[in-house]
Amino acid sequence: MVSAQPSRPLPSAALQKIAAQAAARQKTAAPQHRRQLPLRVGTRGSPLALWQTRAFLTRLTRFCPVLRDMNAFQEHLINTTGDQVQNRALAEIGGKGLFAKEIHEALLDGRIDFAVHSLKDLETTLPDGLVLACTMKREDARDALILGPGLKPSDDPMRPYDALPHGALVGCASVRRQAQMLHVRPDLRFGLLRGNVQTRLDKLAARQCDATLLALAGLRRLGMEDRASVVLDPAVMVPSAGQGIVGVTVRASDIELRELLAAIEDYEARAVSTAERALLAELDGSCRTPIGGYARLLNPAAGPKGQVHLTGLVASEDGTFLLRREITGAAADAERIGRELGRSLRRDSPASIFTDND
Ligand SMILES: NCc1[nH]cc(CCC(=O)O)c1CC(=O)O
Repeated sequence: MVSAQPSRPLPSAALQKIAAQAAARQKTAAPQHRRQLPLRVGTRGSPLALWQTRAFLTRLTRFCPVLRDMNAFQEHLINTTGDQVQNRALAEIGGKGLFAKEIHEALLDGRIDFAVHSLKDLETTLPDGLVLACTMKREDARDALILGPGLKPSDDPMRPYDALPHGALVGCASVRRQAQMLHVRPDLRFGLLRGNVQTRLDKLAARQCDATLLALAGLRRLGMEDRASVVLDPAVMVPSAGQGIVGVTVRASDIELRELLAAIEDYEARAVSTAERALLAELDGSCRTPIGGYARLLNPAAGPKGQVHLTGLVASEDGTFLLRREITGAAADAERIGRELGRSLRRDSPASIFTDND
């Protein structure tokens, strides 16, 4: 967990500059054109988004306690299109980007200085003028199966869906999760179950469906990990690109803040998310395409000299087609590795999967 990171001094000239300016500003009544404090951080207002934002700010202030002492940050809660649409499949109205559009606009307009996102909800190509400045240490990337009242987990972790009776209704809005489940259990039925994590769990408890799937990362961050009936092995359910990683965006022109954020980023999260997002960028033909991407470093201590292993998956929504491939290469080449696997998956999948047919 992020907050468990040991603190060490930050070797960033940028941070020292911000701190020095802030200290000077406290002394002089009328600061000149200095960078304004507080730094304004944009976030969605869901409990998970707020948790992630605070974890990020905690990490930042561990490097420079003076920022905490001077209340250097101000949260700006931003209501996004994705938050407003509760009853339609997200993919139908534009998929990724819906959780970030208003946040990007606030950054570009200068209403906020940086923004904290769940990386899996962030589109692979950011608007001009914005950059992904920091990726935080990954929380568990796996998905969790949550069974409704009365259902018992299966004994075989590689056959988790055995827990579900024939024709069971799974509340799930993710085409990636749906396709992978239908591939092994075509009898299952799927219904929309949107809303934040707590809302979905409440609906499950109220027997509106028999089971649901959620990212373990979200459950853990909200202190609800015990609600996971089964944690799905990535061999059973390939996670979504970026799942479990928090990313921070800033204006490309804000060199000072970019330098500060780069100094606290997690190399491993950067490398694996680069591979996963490159795979996704290569495949993203239609937002209704079930796509999975999951990378890990084979020898994290070796940093850029190590190797990255990437699993990619493409499927049809109904699960009748499913293709899964793996690739290993230099961690320093994560982008190229991701692109290469993406191209290979695309080449050997039916073209109809990548075209919007509505
Ligand atoms: N699409 C919603 C979303 N975005 C990020 C997370 C979980 C946290 C993460 O993956 O970092 C979730 C909920 C879920 O899929 O269960």
